[in-house]
Amino acid sequence: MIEMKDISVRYPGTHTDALSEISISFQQGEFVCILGKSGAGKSTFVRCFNGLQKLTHGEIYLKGNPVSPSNDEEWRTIRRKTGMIFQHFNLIPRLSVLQNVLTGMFGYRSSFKNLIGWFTTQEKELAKRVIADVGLAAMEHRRVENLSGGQKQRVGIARALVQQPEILIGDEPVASIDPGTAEHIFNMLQDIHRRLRLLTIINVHDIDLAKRYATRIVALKEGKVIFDGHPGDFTNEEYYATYQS
Ligand SMILES: Nc1ncnc2c1ncn2[C@@H]1O[C@H](COP(=O)(O)OP(=O)(O)OP(=O)(O)O)[C@@H](O)[C@H]1O
Repeated sequence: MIEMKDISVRYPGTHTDALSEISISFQQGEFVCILGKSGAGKSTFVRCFNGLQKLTHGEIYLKGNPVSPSNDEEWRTIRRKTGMIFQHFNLIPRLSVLQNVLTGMFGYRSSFKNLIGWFTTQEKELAKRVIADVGLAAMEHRRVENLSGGQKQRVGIARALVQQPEILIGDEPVASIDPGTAEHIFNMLQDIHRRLRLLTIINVHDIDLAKRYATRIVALKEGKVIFDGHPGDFTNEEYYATYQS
């Protein structure tokens, strides 16, 4: 579904690659957890999927077609089909759950409609449906600033789902959440993944969660892939190779 060929990223003003010559592909229906210690390149990597991160070198193919790095229109279309959830939720605190979820539709609409905040009945119905899917139907009109961390992340997931994505990306979505709630969020992501067969790619620090929920683990170290395989094959040896200096 998505293939990366020899991709590298080097941030301006730095002397080493944040991602170095990675070639890898992902198929629809996979639930992939990306592991690696701090600075390994996990965030940089997942941001390459929707063009939030530009490549210094290499190519990305989507469904067999090359995506031109400079074609902003093409990347906008890809971003519309790529839902993203974030560690710090990236919600608008003073707006309600429903309003925040509706912002997920901005990629599809004219900037004029976005500016006046006008949504069709169908758009609102879809937003309400995904809010119900993440178990927040009773809180639709509550301001997001009054929700717990776990509830905020469920709003983040609903906002991604309202885009009707083909790929769901999580950049450390449970790093700011307590372990019990993190488990709950992963359960929810697994349900969504099974129901919608989305390609799901999640950065996570918790190896136990990765091993229990992922269908595939990719471990990064210093911008390179050092493990790519079944969670059952991510042994203690792989663990030390990934996390020791
Ligand atoms: N905007 C930036 N400018 C310069 N260097 C950057 C920038 N963003 C990231 N880096 C560097 O790129 C490398 C990879 O960073 P990245 O954030 O992708 O790692 P990570 O594995 O997600 O880390 P963490 O788990 O701490 O979030 C690190 O060396 C980091 O310092």
